[in-house]
Formats: sequence, C-alpha cells, structure tokens
Amino acid sequence: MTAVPQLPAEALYAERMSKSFGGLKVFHDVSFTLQPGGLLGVIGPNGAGKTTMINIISGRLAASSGQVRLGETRIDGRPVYDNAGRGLVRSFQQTATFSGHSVSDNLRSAVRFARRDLSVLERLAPLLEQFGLVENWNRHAEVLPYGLQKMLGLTMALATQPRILLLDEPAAGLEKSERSNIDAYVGFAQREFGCGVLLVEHDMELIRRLCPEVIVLDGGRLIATGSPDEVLNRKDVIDAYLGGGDEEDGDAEH
Ligand SMILES: Nc1ncnc2c1ncn2[C@@H]1O[C@H](COP(=O)(O)OP(=O)(O)OP(=O)(O)O)[C@@H](O)[C@H]1O
Repeated sequence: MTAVPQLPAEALYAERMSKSFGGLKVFHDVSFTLQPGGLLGVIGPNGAGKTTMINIISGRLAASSGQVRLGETRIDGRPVYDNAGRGLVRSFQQTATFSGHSVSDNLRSAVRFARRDLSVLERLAPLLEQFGLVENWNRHAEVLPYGLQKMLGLTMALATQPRILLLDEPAAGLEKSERSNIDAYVGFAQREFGCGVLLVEHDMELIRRLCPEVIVLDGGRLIATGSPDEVLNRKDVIDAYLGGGDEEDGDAEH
C-alpha cells in the first residue's frame, strides 16, 4: 500500500455567515474559528439553524453573505466531494449508509469518494473492532441495529481521512448506553487524524464531557460563546431553550 499523504492542518473560519431562503433569513452574521485539532460544540433549540450551518460549511449550501474558509480557500457552496478531498466532511443526523451494500463496501465507497488510499482503513481498525463493525464486515448496512448503522456512518466520515469533521447530532437515536461510543469516536478522530471537530448536539451531558467551548445559536443568531457551564447558566440561553420548547431526550436541562 502506498503511504497516505497527510493533508495540511488548517483552521476553519466562518466569517459573518448569513443565509436566506427566499425572503426568509434563517442565519445572521455568524462568525467563529475552529482551530486544527480543536473541538467546538454547537448547541441551540430546535430550528436554531444548526443543520443549516453544517450545510453551509460542508458546501451543500452557499452562504447568502459572508463566507467560510478552510485556510485560505473559500469552501461554502463548493461541491461536497471537492471539500471532502480537501479534508472537510460532515456526518448526518440520520444514518447515511448505502443499503444493499456491506459494511466493507460502505467504508470503501467513503474512501473512494474523498479520493484517498484504502490503507486508511487499516488506521481505522481499532475503532471498527471497538464498535463491533469487524464482526459484521460482510453484512448489509440496513440489517444492522440502528446504533451500529450510526457508528458505520460516522466511521465512513473518518474513512475520508478528514482534518475537519462536522458532526450533526451524532448521539441522536443512540441508547444512553451506546453514547460512550461517541466519546471514543471523537477522541480517536483527534488523536489519529488530528481532526478539528465541530460537534452539533442536543445531549448536554455529552457536550459537557467533550467540549471545552461551545457556541449557542438561537433563531439563526450566535447568542453566546464560552464553556458549557458558563453558557448553560446564562439567562438568555435558558430562555432560548424554554422558548424553543426543546425537550428532546430531556437533555437540555440546566
Ligand atoms: N431549504 C429550506 N428552506 C426554507 N427554510 C429552511 C430550509 N432549511 C432550513 N430552513 C429553516 O431554517 C431554520 C433552521 O433550521 P435547521 O434545520 O438548520 O435548525 P436546527 O437547529 O438544525 O434544528 P434541529 O435541532 O431541529 O435539527 C428553520 O426555521 C427551518 O425551517
């Protein structure tokens, strides 16, 4: 196998990102920086704009104004496979695996999508073993239990050998007992690939465990930045959650 070239470690810059759908402005002037190897949590009630933000950063949507850069390169609105080749990938809230294809084929597809070398799968071996994907190597993705499908989707994101990883509610749909897999996954991504991780999540226990810093979105605006304990004690953040009626999993307690 040929050696996999290491992509440069570059920071992700969101600069006054805004997004409108027709006359509806859903995202307003949001700016932040994610350093290489860093971990930034993103929280906010339902409809706050978290998924829209990931759609813009991953290239699926162009910002209406402002921009997103990876190092010096503007990436919002660029083809998703282009950004994956550059080392930026996202995971999906729901599972995003190919039905009718084995675990092995799904992972190989992810490698090919980002134009990487298959040797990257060797680097993933400890994680594949830990999640129970090795013992299901030749089974079709759709017959796996939901939690395993979710971990396959997340591991496919890592198979693109990313430097910036955008995680859209990785714990959604997982049993409480399965959620420590997300801790292991994020730790592995940072250690093995030096990933900068943007973690969108409703599970506040997970956010508190993993994230030194979070940003809070509400109504498409960035309303707070700080440590999870700092922001979750702020009145405007508490009001945003109470107003938003987000009671998913009962996790947004303060
Ligand atoms: N393609 C679209 N056209 C019109 N409005 C949209 C579109 N996509 C998202 N929106 C609106 O943008 C706002 C933000 O939605 P988004 O899905 O980004 O929120 P979210 O914070 O991810 O919510 P959740 O936590 O429920 O996943 C919502 O009001 C939504 O209805």
